[in-house]
Amino acid sequence: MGKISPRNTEKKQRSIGGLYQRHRMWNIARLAASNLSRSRRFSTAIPGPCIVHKRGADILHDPWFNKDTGFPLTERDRLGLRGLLPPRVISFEQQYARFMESYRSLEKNTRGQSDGIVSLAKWRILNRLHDRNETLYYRVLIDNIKNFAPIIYTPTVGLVCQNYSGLFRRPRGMYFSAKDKGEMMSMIYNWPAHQVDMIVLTDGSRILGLGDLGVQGIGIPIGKLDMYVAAAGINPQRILPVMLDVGTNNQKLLEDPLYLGLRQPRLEGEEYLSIVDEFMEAVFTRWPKAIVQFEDFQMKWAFETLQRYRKRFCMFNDDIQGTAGVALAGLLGSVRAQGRPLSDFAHQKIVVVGAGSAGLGVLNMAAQAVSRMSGSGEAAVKKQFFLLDKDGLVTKERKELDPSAAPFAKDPREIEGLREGADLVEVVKKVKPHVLLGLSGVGGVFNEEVLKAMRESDSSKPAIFAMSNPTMNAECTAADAFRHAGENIVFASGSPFENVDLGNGKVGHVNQANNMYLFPGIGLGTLLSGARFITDGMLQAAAECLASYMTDEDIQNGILYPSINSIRNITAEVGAAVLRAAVAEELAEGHGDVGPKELKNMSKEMTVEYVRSNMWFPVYSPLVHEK
Ligand SMILES: NC(=O)C1=CN([C@@H]2O[C@H](COP(=O)(O)OP(=O)(O)OC[C@H]3O[C@@H](n4cnc5c(N)ncnc54)[C@H](O)[C@@H]3O)[C@@H](O)[C@H]2O)C=CC1
Ligand SMILES: CC(=O)C(=O)O
Ligand SMILES: [Mg+2]
Repeated sequence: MGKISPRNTEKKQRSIGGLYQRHRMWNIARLAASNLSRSRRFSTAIPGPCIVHKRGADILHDPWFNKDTGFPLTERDRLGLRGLLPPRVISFEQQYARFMESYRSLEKNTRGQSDGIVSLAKWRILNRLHDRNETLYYRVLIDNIKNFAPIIYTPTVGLVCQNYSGLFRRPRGMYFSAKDKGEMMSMIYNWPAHQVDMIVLTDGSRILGLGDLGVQGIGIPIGKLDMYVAAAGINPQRILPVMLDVGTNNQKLLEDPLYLGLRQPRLEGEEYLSIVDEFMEAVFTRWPKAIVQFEDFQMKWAFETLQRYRKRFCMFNDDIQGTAGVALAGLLGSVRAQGRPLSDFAHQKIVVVGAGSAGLGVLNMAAQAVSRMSGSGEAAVKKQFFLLDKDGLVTKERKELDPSAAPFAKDPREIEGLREGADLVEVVKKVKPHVLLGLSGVGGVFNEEVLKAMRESDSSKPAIFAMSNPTMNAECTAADAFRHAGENIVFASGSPFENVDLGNGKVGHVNQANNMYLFPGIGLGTLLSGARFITDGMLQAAAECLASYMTDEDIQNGILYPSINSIRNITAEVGAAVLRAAVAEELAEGHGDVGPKELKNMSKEMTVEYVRSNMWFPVYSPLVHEK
């Protein structure tokens, strides 16, 4: 871990107003088509200049521009920095090595301490770098993504949110509260960047499986956007994490004197919606081409806001739509793992535990896929799906059946031997499902008895997906899954687990079924397409792209998803698939100087290269001061 990637003086520079040198990027895409080798294309490029409107100490205190001791002497003169730094100039590579050395020392010094303490210490050292020097921060993140994703993303981000008010040192992103009603249209102009491409928004009401964390949920948009920079190369000057603080129903937080959010119960009904409406209007007034990702909203608002905005604004709900695509890709992979043709998906019995935004999102997308494959109407294909929530099996006899779950509620006449509210063990024993998929947020709900019952599955390779986050909330651990359900399962979890040593020279492969494999590509592909909406077709293209990414050999070894180390590659492919779907649906209006006609004329390979060439990569650019 920790060797700086050989990726040279890259192609993309940062500056205030946008600065993706679009003509150049487009040329790069064309060069790609003419088979110029990757190394030749990039190795001789000199970073272009970056315009900065500040001077002196203001630059040192701005993490977008700060290079710490890395400012060359000529730049120190130009920018009024001479004397504000120790005289020796330290190269980017040396700074990188120094940071990694401190990180390794921290690992050594915290050995033996509890996981929580170690993870928070790691988060703090990364966060301090993030606050000081974003170029170096994103470079270490990109180069060490496998090690650092569990710190800046799930599971540690959950712990960070739980402790946010205590950990708070500096603000990051924007905070809109119920007290800002009527002010948002002007507040949005307080954000210092001229252009914003990607916004991740939460109201903190369902943070991972940790429940209502109020304003402390801001850690989630920050972590998601870090993944956008790392995986999709969205320029960090063009991202915006947002907290919509409409109060909290978490009594512990309301009573905590250090709690930093509004100390009032959550707004409900029209009052709530009027706040979200005002925010959306404000964002799209200032940045009409931005994309808003809704994240970790409690179910009722997740579905309601998706319906309300998806045809008005460029937005999507990651928990409903991103998760569904990732799960579907994994489910199709598990069909291939059994050596069956994909069309067999129409006959797989799937038990989904958790009837929330994520579980229902997965079922809806799976039903669409089966319907496409079998040519039957969606209603006819739902027979193979079994849905459970906290009260057990969901049937049409359920009192106060949620309308979003209703299409998947079983008719008691169709499920002989099972009853309304049947518990999970009963259901698994009776149904013998091919797939057991958890999105319940409840740790350990796939207990020994449930996992042992999966040994009787009708599948030759039963799939167990414990997708809830963070780690403590996973429906089971990887080790328990292989121990109790047998060695021939395929296993995936939402948060990372180590592969399992099966004790006979074999290894049980652990997949990470997390929406991180899709949302960066959905965002980047949509951005470059210039589409005003994100359609089901674009999301389906993203899922299909992920599903077809793995080779048969990988799949036979139980590997359903790519390694996180190749997240930029998979994101380029997914982004291209989304962009091409937007073109096919005639929604693509183009981005920058690349118009709809040029997008339409790109081959699949050119589109992938075009997407890749639009990924920002962290290098120090010469700073040029402009008043
Ligand atoms: N791996 C991934 O990419 C993703 C994972 N998730 C995880 O999924 C979980 C759920 O998220 P949402 O659906 O948005 O939450 P939600 O709160 O909308 O739904 C939770 C559902 O689980 C059910 N449930 C609660 N206790 C249960 C029990 N003992 N047995 C069966 N069902 C039970 C509830 O009745 C509810 O239907 C969270 O832990 C979240 O972190 C969510 C999105 C993406
Ligand atoms: C991964 C994710 O989006 C969640 O757990 O909510
Ligand atoms: Mg989420």
